[in-house]
Amino acid sequence: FILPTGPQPAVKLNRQQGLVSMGLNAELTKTYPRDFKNIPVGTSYGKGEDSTLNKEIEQQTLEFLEGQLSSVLKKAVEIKKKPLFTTALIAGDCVLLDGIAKAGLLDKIEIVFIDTFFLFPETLDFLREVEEHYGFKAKVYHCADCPTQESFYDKYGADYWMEDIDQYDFKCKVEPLQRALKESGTDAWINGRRRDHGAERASLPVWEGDKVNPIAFWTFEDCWNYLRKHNVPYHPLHDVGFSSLGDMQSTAKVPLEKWMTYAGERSGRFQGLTNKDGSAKTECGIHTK
Ligand SMILES: Nc1ncnc2c1ncn2[C@@H]1O[C@H](COP(=O)(O)OS(=O)(=O)O)[C@@H](OP(=O)(O)O)[C@H]1O
Repeated sequence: FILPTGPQPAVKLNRQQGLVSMGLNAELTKTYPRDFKNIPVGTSYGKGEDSTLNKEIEQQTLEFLEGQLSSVLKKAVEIKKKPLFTTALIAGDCVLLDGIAKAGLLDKIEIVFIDTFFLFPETLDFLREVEEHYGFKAKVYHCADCPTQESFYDKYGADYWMEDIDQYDFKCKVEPLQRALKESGTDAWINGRRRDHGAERASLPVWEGDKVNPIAFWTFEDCWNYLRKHNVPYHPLHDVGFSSLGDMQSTAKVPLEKWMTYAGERSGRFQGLTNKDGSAKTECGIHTK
């Protein structure tokens, strides 16, 4: 595993000017001047000719995947009645959002975001940032009987998730998402699940009934190669060591050398949480219930 040193060829990123001119939020950029140098690279390119050839292969792979992403998204819009994209704003979701924008489909795919009331504040800032950058407005859902985080804390307590993780997941994630899907009447739930997330997702197809997983076959490294190549805005907390992001209380940083390993991306998620049968939690149920 190699940490990139020096400027990355595909990215001419002028940290301040470059990011602001991308349309990113200038204030957030001052606090989090995102820099792809903080993101690990998983490939051992080798030296000399090997290195050149391996980088060529990597570019070809990415070009193929990009083309496939665009055609899957276009196909979804063509053959489905109500495509809907849920975004948790993590790296794969940034690929999808950029792909949707590049395919000119932002006005044809509804974008949904769930505020669990336990997200990192940076996640909410980042939502506003990408909305401004791409020019869309996400439909935000949250716990049905609490209009604000404050009212949730008053009613259930800030430690509710510790007391009953299943009820917490249901109230704050599963039910709001089910409501979003029901209200929209979607027949094509576009999301960023991938095979290399591991566990339940290892054999994921792209077309899965009323779910569409356009980047199912991408690796985490493919996602970062895409984000680098197109200088795509990504969640500011990736730069400080979080490979994936969910709720504050259950998301931990992941050592850089683990990011690109199989299932490594999500290894910092659901930290310390177990299912009722005692097994380690790998899903909140948003996709499995
Ligand atoms: N906050 C929020 N808002 C909108 N949509 C969300 C949210 N959290 C999860 N998801 C959607 O659920 C997909 C699975 O994510 P996770 O398994 O990581 O969810 S969870 O962490 O278990 O809650 C996830 O897949 P990705 O697209 O890969 O992020 C999303 O489609």
